[in-house]
Amino acid sequence: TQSTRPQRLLGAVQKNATRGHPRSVIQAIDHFCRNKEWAMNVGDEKGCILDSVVSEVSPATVLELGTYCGYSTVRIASRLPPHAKLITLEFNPEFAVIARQVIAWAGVEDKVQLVEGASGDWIPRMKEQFGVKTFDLVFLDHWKDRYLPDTKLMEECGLLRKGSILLADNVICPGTPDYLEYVRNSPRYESQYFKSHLEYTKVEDGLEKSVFLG
Ligand SMILES: Cn1cnc(CNC(=O)c2cc(-c3ccc(F)cc3)cc(O)c2O)c1
Ligand SMILES: [Mg+2]
Repeated sequence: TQSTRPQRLLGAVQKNATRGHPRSVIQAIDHFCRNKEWAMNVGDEKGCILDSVVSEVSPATVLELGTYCGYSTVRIASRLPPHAKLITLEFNPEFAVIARQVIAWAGVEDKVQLVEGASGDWIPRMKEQFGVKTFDLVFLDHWKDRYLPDTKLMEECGLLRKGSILLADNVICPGTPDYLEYVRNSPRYESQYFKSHLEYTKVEDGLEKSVFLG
């Protein structure tokens, strides 16, 4: 039977990366996506911007919306301070199966809780289910039409505190126009655009960093 692209990406990690070395896992995925098959990881260029935001925020609690194969999960988890926790939500069970193995290969599974299901269902249950009070950092990288409703839901559920950072991928390509309009015009956010490129291409894309002002 035919393998899927996520399965082939995992194969490249297991073949070319060293267990327990997150950087080698990231390099193996980037090499695979640049030279073999494009895949929708945040990638190395936008990944460096993600790294700098994670290092600057040094978050104790992180929420990632959209795990896919776990590339950004590994990037973030490998830069978290000790005892910090990353909860990552993935709707697609096939992606989740691959991501768990990529996360384990990188050796960051102790910092990561991968939850399968819809963000709209899980966000209201974060506090009771995972003992989370608020998130210091949220990385939005799931369905682009869910960025805005899920952001409003996080506000309503009290999951954001003064100073919480939202970092959103793909605000240009594929684009999240309603989300951008909201965070750039709402008095409750201070937003900044980091111009970059769509992973592994020359197409413009970027990350939007928005600070929740409370
Ligand atoms: C099915 N699915 C499960 N999760 C998701 C959420 N992610 C995306 O949709 C996504 C899409 C693209 C992209 C795709 C085609 C294209 F031509 C240009 C860009 C890039 C990304 O970085 C993304 O995060 C989709
Ligand atoms: Mg993306």
